[in-house]
Amino acid sequence: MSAGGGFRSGFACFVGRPNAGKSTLTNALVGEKVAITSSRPQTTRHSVRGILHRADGQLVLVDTPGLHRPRTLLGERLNDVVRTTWAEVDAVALCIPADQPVGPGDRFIAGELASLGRTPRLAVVTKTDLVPRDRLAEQLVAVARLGEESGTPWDEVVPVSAARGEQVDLLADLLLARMPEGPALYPEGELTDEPEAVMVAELIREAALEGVRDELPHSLAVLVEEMLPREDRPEDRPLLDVRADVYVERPSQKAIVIGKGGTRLRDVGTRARRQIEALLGTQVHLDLHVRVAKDWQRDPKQLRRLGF
Ligand SMILES: Nc1nc2c(ncn2[C@@H]2O[C@H](COP(=O)(O)OP(=O)(O)OP(=O)(O)O)[C@@H](O)[C@H]2O)c(=O)[nH]1
Repeated sequence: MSAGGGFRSGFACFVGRPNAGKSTLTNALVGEKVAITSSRPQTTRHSVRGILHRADGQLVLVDTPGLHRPRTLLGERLNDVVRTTWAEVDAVALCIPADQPVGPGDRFIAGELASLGRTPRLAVVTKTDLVPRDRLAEQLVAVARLGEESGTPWDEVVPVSAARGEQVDLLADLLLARMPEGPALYPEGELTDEPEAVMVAELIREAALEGVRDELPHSLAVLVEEMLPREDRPEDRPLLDVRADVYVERPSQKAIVIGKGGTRLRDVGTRARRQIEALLGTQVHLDLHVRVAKDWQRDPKQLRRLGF
């Protein structure tokens, strides 16, 4: 795909409303679960990167949190992270689900993207498996129009289904073609440069949010305090001790996370442990504590401690 046949490498990021399918698409491109997916919005708080290695180039994918109207210090920080990421990448792709009308959220992001200058901008219509062909055609027209209305037409409009793996390779080709010529940025085999502790914390957070129907997402954070191999274990059966704190804002939320008689927290621990074991390929002993960090969303010191 690269003009002149040279190796290309660079950074691309997916943006879009919560639940647009960014994490799933990152996984489909990279071929392994590195970003955290969930049917609940705004689970991707950290810039989780997946790296696509090919014979003709290397694409480093940055998965950003959703951009939204800031109401708290946390919201502002998240938006700053998004903008900083945009300024540093070689291409940005706005993801819009095929089964949702183009809305004010998409217009807001498209408008912000129009101010990026020369950074290539693509639009990806995701989840194409969810709609019939005629609706998909209408959505492609609406998305193209969104680009024109924002002042800068898209460089490409690409329909994909990450769930079915349809058009995922084409998207990789189109992104890679826009990367600058240059050597690989990361050694082969490296899928993500997120510290393991952050990924482990995300898995615990995902498990803790599962099935909680109220407004917990923005009030819940996880901090991994310790990850240590257990001593005195046979070499072929290592065990990793993981100690983590689940932070909530209020005692009432603590009660929700723990559940009656602690049953819910036990389930969360079991689910998270299985995921961590799958991620790290080792047996894990998970020690979870729920703590109330009052108004942590507004306290810069707490935010830093939690990785923001
Ligand atoms: N049918 C179908 N569902 C998809 C596809 N891609 C993503 N989904 C589903 O859409 C939901 C949201 O996907 P995510 O990848 O977590 O979305 P996201 O944009 O990363 O969401 P945030 O982390 O909240 O920003 C999940 O339930 C996915 O399983 C797809 O190609 N087809």
